[in-house]
Amino acid sequence: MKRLSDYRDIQDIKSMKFSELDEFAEEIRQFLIESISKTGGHLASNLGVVELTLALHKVYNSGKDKIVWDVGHQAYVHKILTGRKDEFPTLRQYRGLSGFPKRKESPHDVFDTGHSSTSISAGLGYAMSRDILAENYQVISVIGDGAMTAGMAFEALNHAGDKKTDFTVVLNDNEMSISENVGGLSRYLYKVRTEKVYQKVKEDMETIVGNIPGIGKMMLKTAEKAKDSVKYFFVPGMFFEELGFKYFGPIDGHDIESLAEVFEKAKHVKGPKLIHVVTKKGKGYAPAEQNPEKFHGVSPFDIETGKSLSKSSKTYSDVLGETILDMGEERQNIVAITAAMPSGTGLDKFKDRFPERFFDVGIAEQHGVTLAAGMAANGLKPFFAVYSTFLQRAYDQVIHDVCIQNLPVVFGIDRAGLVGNDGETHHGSFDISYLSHMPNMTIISPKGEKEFKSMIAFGAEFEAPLAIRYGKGVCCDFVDYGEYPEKDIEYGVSETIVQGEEVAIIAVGRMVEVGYKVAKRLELEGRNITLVNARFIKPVDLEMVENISRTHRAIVTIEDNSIVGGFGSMVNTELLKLRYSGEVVNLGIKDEFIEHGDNEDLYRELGLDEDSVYRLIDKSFFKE
Ligand SMILES: Cc1ncc(C[n+]2csc(CCOP(=O)(O)OP(=O)(O)O)c2C)c(N)n1
Ligand SMILES: CC(=O)[C@@H](O)[C@H](O)COP(=O)(O)O
Ligand SMILES: [Mg+2]
Repeated sequence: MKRLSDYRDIQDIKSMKFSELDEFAEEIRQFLIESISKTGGHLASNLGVVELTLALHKVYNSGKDKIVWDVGHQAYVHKILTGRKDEFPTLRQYRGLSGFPKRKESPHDVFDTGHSSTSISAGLGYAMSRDILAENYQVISVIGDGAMTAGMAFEALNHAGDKKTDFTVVLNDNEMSISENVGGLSRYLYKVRTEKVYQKVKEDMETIVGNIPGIGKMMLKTAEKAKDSVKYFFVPGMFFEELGFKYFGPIDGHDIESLAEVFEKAKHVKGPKLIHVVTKKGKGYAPAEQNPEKFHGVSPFDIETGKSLSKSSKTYSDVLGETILDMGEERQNIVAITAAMPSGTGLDKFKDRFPERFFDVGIAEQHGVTLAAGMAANGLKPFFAVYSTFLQRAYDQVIHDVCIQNLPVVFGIDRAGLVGNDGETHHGSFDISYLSHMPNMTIISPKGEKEFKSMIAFGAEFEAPLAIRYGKGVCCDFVDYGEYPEKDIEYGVSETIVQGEEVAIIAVGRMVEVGYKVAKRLELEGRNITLVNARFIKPVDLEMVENISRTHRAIVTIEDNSIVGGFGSMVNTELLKLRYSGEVVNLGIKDEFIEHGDNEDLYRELGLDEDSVYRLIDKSFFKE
């Protein structure tokens, strides 16, 4: 038996016996638990796919064959097996190993991911191009039951089933998305898994009917017909077969030998194949098996107890959840929508209190937006809480279904700005850019808890599309203004926090805190500075911009959005119209994809931390 410490490469897996692989799986599991308990990361999904990943590498030749992971949060075992085990102490850290597949990290990572439900399209792309180029290899897309709820996965299944290209989809069914999986497909998969029960019901029906004295025989004929129709509906995988796939399963996803046998068999069947594998999320670590949602993505934790080692503080998502819950009590027309992120967005409390007014649509951001639009058109007040990065999926629906009809949907744009360890696929760097050019859309952003609550209340009354953007993590309790008490939210009006007359900082959302600290530091040095909290990103407060342009010799905008098409460029447009002749600096996320790491490091690298902003303003505008 090979120890994980002696493991060299995937050839070792090919030479191991199945009994050895079973023991090897346990070693990998221990390694995952120990390593992720220190770095944090996506634990439960990876514990669930240890045997599946070993079986894939036993049968297929990664390097030549293409294994395409969906979302990619479950590719840690694949990374361990393909030469990256020693880098796990750096997982998801700045300049360290990514938490998702990256082509630039290894030739075994054939497609970059992070967002869900792309694997069937990408895999089919590989398979069809292989055929065109007359190449010869297997393509295997591994997709979870949660990821399978997205429209994109269905679009790809529909196409693949029609093309008849040689291609394998492995459906990893653990009955979980991040939370419990939802929807008709999820119910269908449940039926398929429990198919034996239905078989038994059919047999029982036959016996019971046959034994009814007098009419038993007559009814048996009718029952035969009924039995056939029952059989038709419950043939496992019929849905996939009808789409054009050869269905295999359901297979115990923790039995390496059975998995390998089916993969081997499937290799010799031509055309599209779907292998339905049943696994347990969190397998082998009791706290994760008991609470797979909590262990989907974790910060460092104590292995013994499963308890997180991080201090828990109130987040922006918590504030959204609490505030909507309170408003839901008073207003019957408020409904809350999430696309598979009930706990991440803080809507889980609303779900428990008002299940009839809460909708988890699955990983279906596009549908979520248009569902909200339909509800708004009929008089309800939908709050769709969605991560900035995932709303990118529904760009057209926001324009076509919400903005053109000027419908009063409130978007809670969570995880706006950098999100840290998930990296480039997940940073919320673009929402101001992609929402601000939509006519009828208003965009606001709070600097802290009190203002956030006022903005949510403002949203409940607002009669047009509204996006409230806020960041990941601890909600700033920005209360200490001294002589500048916080005013109520008024449409299109900013908030001046520090009034000066030489250099003005206009900051957006959580960057107001940075601006405030910088302004206070400069004030202490006798510098004359103004700090404005934009509050309204769109529309820009024109009166404020005009006043500042008349009285200040320099203007600095700060935002945690891409510098391209962001708040700064909207201010610039106004300053151009005003023929402003002072100096203007726009600070924001540079026009690049930002890698993973701690947010503190990333913001420092981008020059968006307090020290960098202070140095820049001091050096550019005050040092003679
Ligand atoms: C477009 C998009 N929306 C939401 C997410 C957040 N997300 C990441 S993993 C996940 C659940 C995936 O469930 P499944 O595919 O079954 O994998 P499992 O975690 O069960 O292994 C969700 C909702 C995402 N990555 N991409
Ligand atoms: C893989 C994925 O998309 C999610 O699991 C994401 O990592 C969650 O992010 P938060 O931890 O910010 O909720
Ligand atoms: Mg799942």
